[in-house]
Amino acid sequence: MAIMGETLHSLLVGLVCFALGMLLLELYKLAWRVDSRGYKLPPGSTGLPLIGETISFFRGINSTDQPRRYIQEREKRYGEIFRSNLFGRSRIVVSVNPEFNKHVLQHEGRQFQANYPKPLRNLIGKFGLLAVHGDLQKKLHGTAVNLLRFERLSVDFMTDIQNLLHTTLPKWQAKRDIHLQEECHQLVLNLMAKQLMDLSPSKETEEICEAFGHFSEALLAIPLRIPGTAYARGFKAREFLIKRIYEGIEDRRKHPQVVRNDLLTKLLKEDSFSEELIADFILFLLFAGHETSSRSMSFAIKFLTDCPKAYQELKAEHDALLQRKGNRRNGNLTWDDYQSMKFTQCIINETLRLGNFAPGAFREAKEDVKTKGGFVIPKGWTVYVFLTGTHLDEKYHSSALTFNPWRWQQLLQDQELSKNPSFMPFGGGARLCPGMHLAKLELALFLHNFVTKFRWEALQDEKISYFPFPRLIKGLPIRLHPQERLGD
Ligand code: HEM
Repeated sequence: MAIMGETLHSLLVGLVCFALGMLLLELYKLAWRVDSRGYKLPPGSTGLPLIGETISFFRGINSTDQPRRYIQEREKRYGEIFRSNLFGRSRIVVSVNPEFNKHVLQHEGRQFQANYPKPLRNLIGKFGLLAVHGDLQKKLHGTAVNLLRFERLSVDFMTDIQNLLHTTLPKWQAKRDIHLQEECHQLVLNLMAKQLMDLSPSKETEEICEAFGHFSEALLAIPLRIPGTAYARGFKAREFLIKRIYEGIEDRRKHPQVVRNDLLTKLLKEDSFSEELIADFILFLLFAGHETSSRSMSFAIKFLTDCPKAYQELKAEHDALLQRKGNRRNGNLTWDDYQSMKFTQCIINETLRLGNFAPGAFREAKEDVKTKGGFVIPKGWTVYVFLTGTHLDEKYHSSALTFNPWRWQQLLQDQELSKNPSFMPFGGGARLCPGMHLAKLELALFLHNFVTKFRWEALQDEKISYFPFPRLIKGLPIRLHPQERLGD
């Protein structure tokens, strides 16, 4: 009898626990579905408690054949703007709707403001541009735009990029077999280090490049600052990089007579900027202008490897340019030469569409925002403007996973591109990337030098992964052969 009583008791306790669990789950779902203020929230699903749909999201973009799977499944059920539970945020709305994305980005500082995950903000520092708002953001954004203005691009950057390419590419040729992704990483870092801190390629810039590898890896690592974790390594890298910048500041203060044409020197003349702000600002520019551009270079070569027709047309454009320049292969191109590269612009756009290193933007609603269908995104909720989700969408780009640079020809001719919200690789509004013209210039000059100096063969099969950011899984191992000289 006693045993039966105990069994009955355990059964009852089990049933009560089960009922309580179900009740809590229902309450959680209810609280999630209807905001406490009774708003009609955009439709969506919670996924699992706490981790929500993060795993499905990453599993989706990790699929090389169907990187849009996660979006497609939800879009079918809920539409292009849907609620989710991602990246540890249970109050998040994902948007792949081009018009709404444009609206969100254009209302920065009013209806919305940038709100990147805390681990990222900790790494870029409190004055990293994506972490600041209001007047300070406007001022720093203006400083970045000024640094990268047309007069500097068409003279200083144009010369520096080409000088760097003329000294770096022969080194690649001497090695013959290279991992292009890694080499481009160092190439772009050398350029940014020169422009920002007047550093020439050296052991020091190699160390800085290596530290950036750890820094970038930490951005998506589990934010545990325990020795040995990727996140802790990222912080060590940050400390190392900030120290290098402070040394640069000290050097300039001690030797004011040395003439330098770099951004660090210019920033030190601004009385209103503290050294802490300058250091974070320089670090952010190095970060923002580095991995983004270098990835697009190796992606462009990957796409050209797989599309011989595009390669032939690109090469013809650059051979013709070279011929017009009297076949001087290490001669410098001018701004007009750059602007004449029409097909190159198509290659650049298509590369940015398929392999953009900046997949999306995080924003927080500063007020309740109404969307189509009478839904409301309440104040304080996050909106993830998923740019890659739109760039790979069949509705806006036919055969979206196919590299087809010709799709841009008409749009570029009609100058319709800037009006097209389904293609915004550089974001928009008050945070529109100040480096966009530099990135395109770097890529064009790189392509000119690469296709006129080399033929190449892929050494292994290569695939793109969109997880955690777009990358070439094996780093694009290739063998270089010198290109026959024109007329040889
Ligand atoms: C292919 C190359 C690049 C891509 C795809 C890219 C993309 C982007 C995007 C999408 C944003 C907007 C982020 C947001 O709204 O939250 C952004 C912001 C920014 N980018 Fe770029 N970028 C590239 C290259 C560069 C370069 C070369 C630089 C400078 C050296 C640069 C500097 C910045 C800065 C400073 C911001 C922050 C602007 C602000 O918050 O006010 N980027 N970039």
